[in-house]
Amino acid sequence: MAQVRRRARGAIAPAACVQAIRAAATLPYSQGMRRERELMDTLFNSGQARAMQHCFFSQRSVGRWSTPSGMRWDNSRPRPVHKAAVVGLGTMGRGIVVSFARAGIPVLGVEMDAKQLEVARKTVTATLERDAQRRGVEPPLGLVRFTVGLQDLREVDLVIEAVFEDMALKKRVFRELSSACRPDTLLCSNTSSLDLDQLAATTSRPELVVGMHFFAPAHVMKLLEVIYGPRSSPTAVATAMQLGKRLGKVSVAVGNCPGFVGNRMLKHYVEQANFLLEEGASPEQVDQALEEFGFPMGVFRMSDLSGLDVGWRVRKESGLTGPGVAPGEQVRRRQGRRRQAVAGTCTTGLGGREAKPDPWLRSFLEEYRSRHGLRARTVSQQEVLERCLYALVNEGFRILEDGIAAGPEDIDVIYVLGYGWPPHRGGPMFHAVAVGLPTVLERLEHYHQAHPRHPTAPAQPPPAEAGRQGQPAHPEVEGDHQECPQSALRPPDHYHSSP
Ligand SMILES: CCCCCCCCCCCCC[C@H](O)CC(=O)SCCNC(=O)CCNC(=O)[C@H](O)C(C)(C)COP(=O)(O)OP(=O)(O)OC[C@H]1O[C@@H](n2cnc3c(N)ncnc32)[C@H](O)[C@@H]1OP(=O)(O)O
Ligand SMILES: NC(=O)c1ccc[n+]([C@@H]2O[C@H](COP(=O)([O-])OP(=O)(O)OC[C@H]3O[C@@H](n4cnc5c(N)ncnc54)[C@H](O)[C@@H]3O)[C@@H](O)[C@H]2O)c1
Repeated sequence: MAQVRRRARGAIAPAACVQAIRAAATLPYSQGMRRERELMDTLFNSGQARAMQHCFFSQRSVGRWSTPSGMRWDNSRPRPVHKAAVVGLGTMGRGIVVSFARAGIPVLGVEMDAKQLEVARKTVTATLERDAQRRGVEPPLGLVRFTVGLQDLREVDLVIEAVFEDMALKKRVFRELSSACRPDTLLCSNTSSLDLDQLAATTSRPELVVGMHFFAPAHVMKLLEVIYGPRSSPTAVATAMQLGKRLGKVSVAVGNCPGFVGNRMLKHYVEQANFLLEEGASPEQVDQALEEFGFPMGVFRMSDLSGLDVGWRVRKESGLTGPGVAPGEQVRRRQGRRRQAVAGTCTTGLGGREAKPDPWLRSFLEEYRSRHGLRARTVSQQEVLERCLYALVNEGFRILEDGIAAGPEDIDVIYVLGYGWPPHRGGPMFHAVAVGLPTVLERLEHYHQAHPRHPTAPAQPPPAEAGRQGQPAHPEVEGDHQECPQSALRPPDHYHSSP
């Protein structure tokens, strides 16, 4: 039971299953049945059941996508994708190649660095073999080809670019793709945060450029954010949405702004976690609070595995690095500790798959605090959760106000399937409603007073009818998400408020 509870991370159903089986095995038949019924009643009437139903229906509702400009799932026709290419075979590119091969789609993996290509070939092959063995099928190795350079791209219907997060590099790659590919080839980017419209502008077919944002590890995580720019055509959006489904993902269409939906919210979550380090918390304490809430890994373990350099590149491209910015920047500089491939490493001193406290980081933080005149104080688990999660939720409301996500369900699907938000808590927007919006508002205001860098709270009373664009809050689950507060703040600048 202890093992089940640990793995369930706060979900009550797995423990109830064990209790029911125990009752069946140890009690007379009728008593065992009665016990099972009682447990089922408890589960059916729990908030967790409502949260899971919300996840279920939300995942279905995001397939009926629409955009503020009128593109919709039922008026846009996807194109077939017979063959694809992935450019850049690092952490993400390899996982994307695996996803294509597993879905039975021939894929060409393209690198500029021959050594990286060899590492990618080995990793992709090993992953496909392991996966096929588990499923008792032949590994689809014949569907994957690898090459250095862009010379073989005329045969592909769609390309996904996954090179470093660097706008100048990505623009160059898109320019090259534009001449290397057929004029009708869709050009997609796996960028975490960059402006799709700028990439589209470097090509001969801006209408065929969309974001296809996969989540790490790309062959495991079920989410695909499909980002439409102001010039993306309905065909391009529909093709990316449908392709996501073929790859076994749930696709969510979102607008173009820095960080889109997921990372735009994540920025505030990461930022609070870093401020908590400055104020006296340790990375393992922050992670533990988030893991007890139900995340498979806390923010620092997740950043270690995704690659601290990726987070740093994202922040650098957004102008979020340099003096006066929380200690992530200096942490990154620690020699030999820049990404998961180096030592399985970093902020929490991950040794292999186990997270261990890192003595270097502890003394770094002490020195950092004393250099900046910061006195360490005790930070409670409640404060970690409220500051990290409500800052994230708050940005979710701004995103809704901006029309970047079609509705709160879209945000919840993104967080549950892309970032491991515990499904029994429904997603951030569902959770805020479950906690009570007045409570969330009060806590945001409290932390804003105490720590002026905490984002200002949403303040306006929510419109009762809020739901996805042009649809009521999903009708299958009564009472869900009838309420969404609007931010009193001016939303931060974003690329296009009405793409
Ligand atoms: C203005 C805008 C600015 C924006 C600023 C934002 C700043 C932050 C920027 C972040 C960087 C960009 C992020 C990116 O764009 C979006 C993301 O992808 S965020 C990452 C989301 N992913 C997760 O949160 C995954 C969390 N992990 C899990 O849910 C589980 O681990 C799992 C993947 C479901 C697997 O669980 P299990 O089956 O129990 O197995 P393990 O836990 O042992 O892991 C298996 C295997 O997967 C590897 N792995 C796990 N997580 C990651 C990860 N995040 N990245 C890479 N790899 C990961 C793990 O190492 C294991 O590998 P193996 O040992 O088998 O080789
Ligand atoms: N790591 C993550 O968690 C994550 C998640 C989602 C999205 N992303 C985004 O995906 C992209 C790639 O990230 P990553 O973590 O896989 O990076 P990475 O550093 O692991 O890999 C990038 C790869 O691109 C290759 N490359 C660079 N220039 C190239 C070129 N001109 N042609 C071909 N290959 C080239 C490099 O050799 C390297 O192998 C970035 O835009 C990143 O923001 C990353």
